[in-house]
Amino acid sequence: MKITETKLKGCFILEPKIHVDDRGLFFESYHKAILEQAIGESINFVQDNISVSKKGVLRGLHFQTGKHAQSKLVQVLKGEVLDVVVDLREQSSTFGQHLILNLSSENKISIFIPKGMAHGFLALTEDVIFTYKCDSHYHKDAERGIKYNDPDLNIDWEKDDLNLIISPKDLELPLWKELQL
Ligand SMILES: Cc1cn([C@H]2C[C@H](O)[C@@H](COP(=O)(O)OP(=O)(O)O[C@H]3O[C@@H](C)C(=O)[C@@H](O)[C@H]3O)O2)c(=O)[nH]c1=O
Repeated sequence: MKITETKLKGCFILEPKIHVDDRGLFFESYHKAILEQAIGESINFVQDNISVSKKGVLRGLHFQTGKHAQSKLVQVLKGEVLDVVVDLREQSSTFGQHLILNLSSENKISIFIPKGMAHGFLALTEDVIFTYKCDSHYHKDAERGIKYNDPDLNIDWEKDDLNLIISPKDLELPLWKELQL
């Protein structure tokens, strides 16, 4: 597995080694020791989530605050998404910057997203199966978010030929400058 830090401090891309044979293929989708070695800290994932999304579904930008903050390891099992990570850590050298990556069942890339970053994705194909690990449980009261089209973040979702499907909750998320942690 190759693990490389992205332009966002503490956020890593994981590229697994794919073993192909006559039966199909095999790869390690998560390896605790290798991940911990790369990120330089221990991680204790406690919850695995799966979502299924129609083409055009946009989820995000989400994070949890305080003691419920979550590091996440995200990947796509079926289809393709545009994945977006925003660094909201004020002390970070990459504060306010965002990363956009295509994740798909083809490229099999995962992203490690540390605590303090917001995350979202746009489904580019039908019936996307998205899975992610979290190191802190879901806690409704700690849920926060920023509107996907925040003018200060200015994220290019490359959505021009898509009809976006967004939850009422996500449509009501505040702008970054209105955010209350
Ligand atoms: C996230 C989550 C949701 N739920 C419930 C709450 C709600 O009734 C239903 C759907 O929740 P949401 O609309 O928040 O699901 P969704 O919009 O898919 O939320 C997710 O978005 C991506 C981008 C992330 O990064 C995740 O951390 C998470 O915030 O599932 C849980 O039971 N456990 C969980 O961990």
